[in-house]
Amino acid sequence: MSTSVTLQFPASTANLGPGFDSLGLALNLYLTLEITRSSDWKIECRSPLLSSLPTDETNLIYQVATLTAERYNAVLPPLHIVIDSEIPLARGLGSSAAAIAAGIEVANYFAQLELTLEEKLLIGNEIEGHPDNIGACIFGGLVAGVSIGEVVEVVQLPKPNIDIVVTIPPYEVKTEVARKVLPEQLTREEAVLGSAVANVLIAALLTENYELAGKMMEKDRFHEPHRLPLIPELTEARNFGKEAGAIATVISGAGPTILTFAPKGTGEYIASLFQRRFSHCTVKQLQIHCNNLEYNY
Ligand SMILES: Nc1ncnc2c1ncn2[C@@H]1O[C@H](COP(=O)(O)OP(=O)(O)OP(=O)(O)O)[C@@H](O)[C@H]1O
Ligand SMILES: N[C@@H](CCO)C(=O)O
Repeated sequence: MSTSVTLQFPASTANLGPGFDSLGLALNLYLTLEITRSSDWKIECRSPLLSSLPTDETNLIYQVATLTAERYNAVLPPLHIVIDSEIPLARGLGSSAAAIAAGIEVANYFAQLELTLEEKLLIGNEIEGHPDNIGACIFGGLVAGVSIGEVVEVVQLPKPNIDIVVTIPPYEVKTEVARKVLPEQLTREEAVLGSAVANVLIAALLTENYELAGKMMEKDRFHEPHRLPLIPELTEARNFGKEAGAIATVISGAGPTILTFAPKGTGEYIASLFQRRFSHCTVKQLQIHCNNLEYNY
């Protein structure tokens, strides 16, 4: 084990429309940590995207790292951590899941825990509360996950052969706030429809029927209809995407980022159209991040 290490953690999008708290897809924006053993704890944030983050013991990465070490009765030495990130905070691109995965990995490395991917997932799911973003961040690619009591299952699905465009509004939507607008209960009819739509979405992705997948992506019943008022750009972006030839346009995670699936080879063109139309937003074409967090130290 070296006294310093650089670790990276991917962004992720969750839900894909349907698949609330269950589907996640890892993306190629990264949280990067440069970590060195030190005489005292010191946390620094390098990216302007992180300017609002605390650098004391309330920092999420620090909290998760100490909690993970404590869980295994291990000692975490004082560290100097420099945090850099391309993942904007509270935008629905899994910044908190990346930070949680980072905290777990810091403990894994410096307290020599030798955690498996499944053990990292269990801890991450406990903290995040659902396995979609954290599952994608730890396993990479497209995942379907479920958390039942103490058990968490995550299955990695084949990488969809599509292009991905994200439209990131300039405002934050905290996940906590976006979950409060969701109804406590759904009628049986709504729940059955929501589950059926998610099942057909997965089947369509597995059979590479992206036209059908796109139809299902825009038919969620569990969260999208309730979160529409939080994201004023969404309805227009969905119609605009359709006219531009996109497969589907949905909320990324808890929002406000808008996720567009585009036919392979058209992402750059569709991103340029979205950037022109939604000029107050940051539009990026992203790739699927496929590696898992299995480090060989
Ligand atoms: N690199 C980081 N270091 C420390 N804390 C972080 C980091 N990134 C995110 N956080 C914490 O997570 C919060 C954002 O979490 P939130 O769940 O609201 O949004 P998100 O994870 O970006 O979006 P979503 O869960 O919808 O994908 C930040 O306000 C901050 O408290
Ligand atoms: N599935 C979560 C993702 C954000 O953490 C939600 O939509 O609230």
